[in-house]
Amino acid sequence: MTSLLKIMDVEKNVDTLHLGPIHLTIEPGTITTMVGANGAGKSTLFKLIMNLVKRDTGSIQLLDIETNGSDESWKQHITYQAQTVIGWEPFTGTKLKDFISSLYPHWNEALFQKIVDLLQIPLDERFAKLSQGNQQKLQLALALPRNTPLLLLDEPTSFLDIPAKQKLMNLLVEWMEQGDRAIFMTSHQSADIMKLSDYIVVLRNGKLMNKFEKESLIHRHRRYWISEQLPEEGIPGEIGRSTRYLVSNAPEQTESFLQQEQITWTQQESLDLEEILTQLIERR
Ligand SMILES: Nc1ncnc2c1ncn2[C@@H]1O[C@H](COP(=O)(O)OP(=O)(O)OP(=O)(O)O)[C@@H](O)[C@H]1O
Repeated sequence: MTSLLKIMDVEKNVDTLHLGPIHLTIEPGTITTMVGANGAGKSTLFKLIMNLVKRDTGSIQLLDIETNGSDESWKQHITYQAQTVIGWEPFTGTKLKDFISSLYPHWNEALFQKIVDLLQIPLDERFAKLSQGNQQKLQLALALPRNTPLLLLDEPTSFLDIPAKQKLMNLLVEWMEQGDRAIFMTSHQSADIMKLSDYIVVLRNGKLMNKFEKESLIHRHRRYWISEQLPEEGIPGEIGRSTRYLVSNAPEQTESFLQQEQITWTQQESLDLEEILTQLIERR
């Protein structure tokens, strides 16, 4: 399968942060969420993809076209929703829609109207006058109908109310069903990540960790409740413990060790995604 996006050996120094080297591909039909601590470099990576920030080294290709070359046709194939937009303040939603829709040949007017109705977005107010949540709703209403193969969303739900979040989840799932397309997003909201993501990538101190398949990530993180004393040295798979439990990211190895040492567990359970992400983001 041809990748929509290929990021290869990309590095960038921003102030004290050294981002990279980053290797990542995004395939059609997938939703990938990038998680990481504040300041880890997630928004910077999106700006590098869009060539809004110049990379120091490496290659970024959208549909095999370098995003820093003279051929700018790749811009037709990607929609980027930044955390904050600049320049929209004086315009109403209607004016912004007229302008943006004229730039995208596959603009879906019916989808725009559907999102406006569903999220009750006021179109005749100037952008600057809208609440942060309504600004974010309008950004989404102006993003999805562009119908580009790749959608880059930087924290798309951070200001949305609870019903709007739910409606957006459904809209994104419907959007994905319409063809060979992909979403690459960042989020700090575990519920969104849980509902939407096929893959999770973790950015830690500028380094991109493995690309994890969400279901297998959940499957392989388990907590064992143990009433006996645990040996002091590390147990295979151990990534955390308290006096009453042990947390593992390799359950088969952990269980075989515990059985071998004749240590019994009273109960075991999956970790929820928020605990798993905390482990991944903070692991030293
Ligand atoms: N406009 C800027 N001027 C100077 N430094 C910047 C700027 N934007 C980002 N940086 C630097 O890049 C680092 C990464 O910032 P970035 O916004 O990419 O992080 P992030 O992972 O998206 O964080 P958050 O989760 O808080 O949105 C920051 O810690 C800062 O040092």
